[in-house]
Amino acid sequence: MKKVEVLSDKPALIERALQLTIAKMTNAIAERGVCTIALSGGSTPKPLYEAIAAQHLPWEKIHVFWGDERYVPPNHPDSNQLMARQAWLNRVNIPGENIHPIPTNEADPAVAARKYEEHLQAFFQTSGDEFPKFDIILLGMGSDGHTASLFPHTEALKARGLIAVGNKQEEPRITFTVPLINHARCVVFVVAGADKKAALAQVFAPDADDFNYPSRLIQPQGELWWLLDQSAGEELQVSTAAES
Ligand SMILES: O=C(O)[C@H](O)[C@@H](O)[C@H](O)[C@H](O)COP(=O)(O)O
Repeated sequence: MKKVEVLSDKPALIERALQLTIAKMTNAIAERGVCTIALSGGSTPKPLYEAIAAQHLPWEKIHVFWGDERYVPPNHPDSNQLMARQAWLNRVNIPGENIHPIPTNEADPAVAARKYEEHLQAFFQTSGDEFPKFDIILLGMGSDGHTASLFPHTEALKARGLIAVGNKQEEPRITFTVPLINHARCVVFVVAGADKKAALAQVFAPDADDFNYPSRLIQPQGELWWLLDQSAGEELQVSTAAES
């Protein structure tokens, strides 16, 4: 199930993303007593995380993970963990053990990736080639069509495990893999800005190179939502009727 919504501006986009995220979190808790959510990084979601922090939710039932992380210390200005803690997690009464940051303190990023994979398998009680099912995975999209840290024409796009080492030019990243994202119950892209328009056109094109526009690879078994602001999604308006 894929739904595309174009909102009038960034504040409306964030409000809609908040509404959808809260609904999915509440539903997960009602159905299974717990919600597992993986966060995207970058700049777009910061106001969304600030808005979530203002909600009254059963924080003890919510477990927060990251869909990708820059390979920097947790107090580095580029850290996705730092951004989410400052915008949201430090502002609510969520137990420390409910926050599951990606480790970035190993000399070898591949070791960190393996450790996070083991952490996920232990938390979700999965093993071997089973994939954990996240309730919600929030994603952004870069102007090159990347998502998480799945960059065009990188090895991470072919990874078949849970967690891979991504690369933005020479900069290592730790990222969810395509299959892990695609096993989620609900994936929500939140994309804003005219600089994303060209890549969106390619991602939504009937045929384009998936490895050139990695967001095309995100085809979850569960729900797929694309929430766009006008400046990013206006040219898609014609074809943004909800698709079955
Ligand atoms: O670590 C990251 O940077 C993100 O996870 C990345 O995938 C981000 O979502 C896109 O690059 C969009 O970033 P903006 O929201 O800043 O445009």
